[in-house]
This record gives sequence, structure tokens and C-alpha cells, in this order.
Amino acid sequence: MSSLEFDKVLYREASKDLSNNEEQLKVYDSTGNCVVLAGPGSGKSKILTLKLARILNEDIEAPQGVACLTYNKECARELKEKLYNLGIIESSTIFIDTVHSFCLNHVIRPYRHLANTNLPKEIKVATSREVRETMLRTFNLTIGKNERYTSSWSTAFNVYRRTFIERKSSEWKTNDSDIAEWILNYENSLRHQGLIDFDDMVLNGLWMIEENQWIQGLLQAKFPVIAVDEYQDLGASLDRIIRVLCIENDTRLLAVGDPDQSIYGFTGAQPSLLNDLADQSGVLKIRLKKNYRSKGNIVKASIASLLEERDFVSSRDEEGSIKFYGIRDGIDAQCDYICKEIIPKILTLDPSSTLGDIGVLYIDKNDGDRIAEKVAKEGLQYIRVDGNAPYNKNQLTVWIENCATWCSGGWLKGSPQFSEIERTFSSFFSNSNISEVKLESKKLNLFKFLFRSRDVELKLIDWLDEFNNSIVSELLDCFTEEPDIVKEYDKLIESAKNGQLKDFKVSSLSRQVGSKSHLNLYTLHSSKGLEFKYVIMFGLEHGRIPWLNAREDKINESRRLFYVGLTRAKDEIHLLCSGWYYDYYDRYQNYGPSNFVLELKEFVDNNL
Ligand SMILES: Nc1ncnc2c1ncn2[C@@H]1O[C@H](COP(=O)(O)OP(=O)(O)OP(=O)(O)O)[C@@H](O)[C@H]1O
Repeated sequence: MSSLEFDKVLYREASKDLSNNEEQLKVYDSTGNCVVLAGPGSGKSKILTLKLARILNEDIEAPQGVACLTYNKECARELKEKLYNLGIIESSTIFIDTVHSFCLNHVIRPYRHLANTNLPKEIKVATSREVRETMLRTFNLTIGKNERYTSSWSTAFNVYRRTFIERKSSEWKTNDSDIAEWILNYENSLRHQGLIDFDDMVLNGLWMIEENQWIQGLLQAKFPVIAVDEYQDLGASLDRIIRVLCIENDTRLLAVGDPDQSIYGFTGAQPSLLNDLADQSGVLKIRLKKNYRSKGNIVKASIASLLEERDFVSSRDEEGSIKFYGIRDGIDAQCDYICKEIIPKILTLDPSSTLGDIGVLYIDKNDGDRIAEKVAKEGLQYIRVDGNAPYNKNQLTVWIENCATWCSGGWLKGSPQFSEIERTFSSFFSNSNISEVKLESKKLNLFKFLFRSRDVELKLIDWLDEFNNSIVSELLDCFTEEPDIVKEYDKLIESAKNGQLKDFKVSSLSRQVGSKSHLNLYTLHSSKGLEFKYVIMFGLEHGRIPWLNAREDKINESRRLFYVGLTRAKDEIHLLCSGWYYDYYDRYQNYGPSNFVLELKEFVDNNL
């Protein structure tokens, strides 16, 4: 059997799963623009991957390809892995990456010389320090004459820039002329430094596409199909790009998303954009109704939390449970209760379960500090994803995680593939003057290191030490202009030496999600897309979720965030609150439990 035939058999096998779901089958058989609107756990990711596999095998022939746009690099990596499992190997005809990367690599870099833009000749991306400094300096020149710079100013700046994308419109100036002026000064200042930032990539990508029909034609010739995952989070610029290419032109669209899970308002994302796109003429709108993840009562309760009707039903027979705990004292007492009462009870009552089945979800990184401290005191190992986590994910740390995955068994499964690791490694040198011969010799060294380090039992710090000595220390020269990237790498090393990752093995670093022996600690935002048998949410106080005196759109977004947390659970939800918490000014306040919890409790008590 040829490898192509093998691929076809493999994805047909996988698509058998769809025979129990008429709506998924409609997506699978669609031939034109298709938008899938569906709730959590309904198989959006599954159908996106299967349909992409089918399109690649049946509808597209090299050198044409498919562009698949995702919310962030981690989503892109997950999608590549799922496609790989269906026999689809990344090649030059499959682009899977962020919208920023699409705009930079397929619009700005190739065509900016031929289009009318004010972008610098050499594209240099501003570091976060350069962005911060330029924002502050231009703020002081404009608004700062009368106001003090706070983080809410930078949020307002970003939301404005990402919402009012049409600079010729009257809205752009009139909505808030001070912020509009600040943005223009900021962008001019970046240009004087020969820099662009991430928003520039998407905005300029959009403007270039909109203003140049020949770019639309070239993109369509290269990528006759565009797929978008998590559409609800991708913001107004991406929405406009999709409309130009797929609604006003003939590029075929496959988009999946869930407006109820739109929780990134600060990126300019609005849940209405996806609903509106699905209603465009010529778009096949499909709603998936079965929830394969959560037991019945969890689906019912999560819908009730939205205060709106939804027709989702659980495909599971069992009921599932939602438990409420009013703890007298504040967040520390709740964390204590989780560690000493709830987790041991879960593990005792369900002996087949492990810490990896439990997700503890919270509002912010300070909650992460509180729970991590208590969990460590109890001697439990954990994975933590929030702003105070041992290190943040960036292109370098994610690449190191990938290398760790390869060493701890990935090499056997081809996941990740060495070619993927090698390609990212080469891309780090793209702005250096390294000769081909030298790069080849570095790649060989990388392969030798990874090959001799294939051992799941290796201590993480020993693996990192050797990796640093043989490969990474030299690689850091590529990031001299990106101190933030190096800072996160240093944090990773420090944490493996003396901090939270001290007793980790190399296998624990690699793709930590899904580790059986680690408790999962996540902010509600970072839990998106994940699922756990048991979900514990704490710190659910009024004033925290939602904020005190929040505007209606913010309250609605907080409600959706609460919904995202609830819908991560397969079997059981545990909700903790006390009413007490330390506010922004470090005052110990009691505004009572969150209304979201009170409303849900009433629903559960009366209906389930
Ligand atoms: N037709 C199907 N039959 C059986 N299981 C399915 C089917 N479709 C999806 N699933 C399973 O349901 C679970 C949820 O699927 P998936 O992750 O694709 O959902 P999702 O809609 O992307 O969820 P979320 O929006 O919460 O991230 C997965 O375990 C998946 O394998």
C-alpha cells in the first residue's frame, strides 16, 4: 500500500466515529464554506481535524495548500499532532500557525515591497520591552500630560487598536480621539526605530489584503482553503481578513468556534462576529448538539449558568454531580480544604483516578500562588499554568518542551517529529549570518544530544544542564534582542535547580498536560480546551467574578469564563467560595459569594 493510500485508510477509519453524529457528517461531506457553531466537548476539534485531513487528501494538490489559523502556538502544535495521528505530515502545502504568523509570512514578508505600506524594509519585531517603553513614552507625550499611566490604559489602548481597525472611518477618531492619537504616535515611533509589533502584523496584513486585489488572488492561488479554529477568540482583524478572502472572494472556509466561550475581550474578540459570519449567504451553518465530554447534570448546570437556552445534550448516560462549599474564611482556607478534604476524598472514592484527573481552576496568578503553596505542603506534584508559573511558554521554552517530549518516548511515536524540532531550531537562526555548513553541524549536534538522551527517567535538571552545555547556551545568541525569551529560559533552569520543578524528570517537562501523577493547576483562562474528570474551582467571590461595578459586557464575559470552567468537567464539579477576599488595595472584604455561584446553586437545588 502506498503511503497516500495508507493515509486514506487511516482517516476513513477515524471518520467512522462520525457515523453516530449526523451534524458532524454534514461538515465532513461539505464542499463549500462551512461554519461550525458548537458548545464545549461537542467534537469541534475532532471534526476540524478530520475534515482538514479529507480536504488535504481529496481536494488539494501541491503546490496549492491549506492555511489553518489558530489562536496561539500551543493550539497550532496540538492541531499538527492530531493531523499527524491521521497520517497527515506537515509540509510546505500545510500552514498551521497563528494569524500573526500567517500575515507576516504570507502577506507582509513576500509582498510589502510591491504594496503601499509604511513598514520598514527589514522586518524587525519589537521585543516586549521595546513595546512597553514606546507605549509609555508616547503615552506621556499625549494623554500623560493629565493622567498617570496604569495597566488599564494599556488595556484600553489594545482594545481600541484591535476594535477600530478601519482607520479611515469616522469611528476611529471620534470614539476616543486621545487614544487614537496615542496609537498613531506609538506606531510612528516604532517605525522610526525600524520595528513592528504583533498587532502591526495583523493590521498591516489586513490592510494589504483589503487594498490589493492581486494579493487576494495570490493568496487564493496558494491557499484555496482556509480553516480557522476557535474563531470566537480571534478578533475583528482576522474576521475582516476571512470576509475579504472567503465571502467576497472564492477561498473556501472551514471555521469552528463557540461564541459562549469567547473570553478574550481585551484582544478585540467579540462573540457576535462568528454568529454573523455563519449567517452570511453561501455559508453552510452547522450546530453540533451532543456533548461527548460531560455527564448529564453538568451539561444542564453549565447551560443554566449562561442564563440562556441552549439545546446541547450529554451523550453520556450517567448524571454527574455539582457540589458547593461555603468556607467561612477566605481563599487560603479554601485551598486548605481542597488539599485536605476534597482531593483525598476524590482519590479514595474513585481508586482508579489519579491526580492527573483533577483540574483545580482559579481566577488569577495570585490564587495560583496560594494553591501551589498548599499543594506543595501536602507533598503533591503539580503542573501549573498561570502568570506566576515556574516559566512562561514562548518559542524557546515550547521548543525545549518538544525536545523533552521527543527524548521521553516521542521519538518512538514520531510525535513530535524530529523534522519539526529541526525546523524550529533552524528558524531561530533565520536572522543570523550563520553559514549553511555551520547550521548543518549544529543540527547534527542537536540530533546527537537528543539521540543519546532518550530516557524517561533522566532528572530534568541533569537533562537541562547537558542540553544547555551542548546546544542551548550558543542558541541564546539568537535571542539577544529578545531578553524576555531568555528570561523565561533562565526561570526554567532556576526552577529545575531550586524551585517548583526541582524533583521533575525530563518526562514531566514534556507535554505536562495529561500527566497522571500531577495535579493540574490552571487559571480559568488557561483551562480553555482542556478536560478533567474532576474540576475544582475556588475563590468564586462577588467582586472577583464578576468584578464590582463591572460594565454589562464585562459581566457577560465573566459569566462566559465561569462557563468555560464548568464545562471542563467530565464527571464532577466542586465549587468553593466564602465571600471574603483581599481586594486590589489589600483590604480584606466580604461582598458575599459570586452571583454566578448563587444562581447555579439555586438551579441545582431545584432541578437536579
Ligand atoms: N462523534 C463522536 N463520537 C464519539 N466521541 C466523540 C465524537 N466527536 C468527538 N468526540 C470526543 O468528544 C471529546 C470532545 O471533543 P473535542 O475536544 O473535539 O470537543 P470541542 O468541541 O473541541 O471541545 P471544547 O470546545 O470544550 O474545547 C473528545 O474526547 C472527542 O474524542
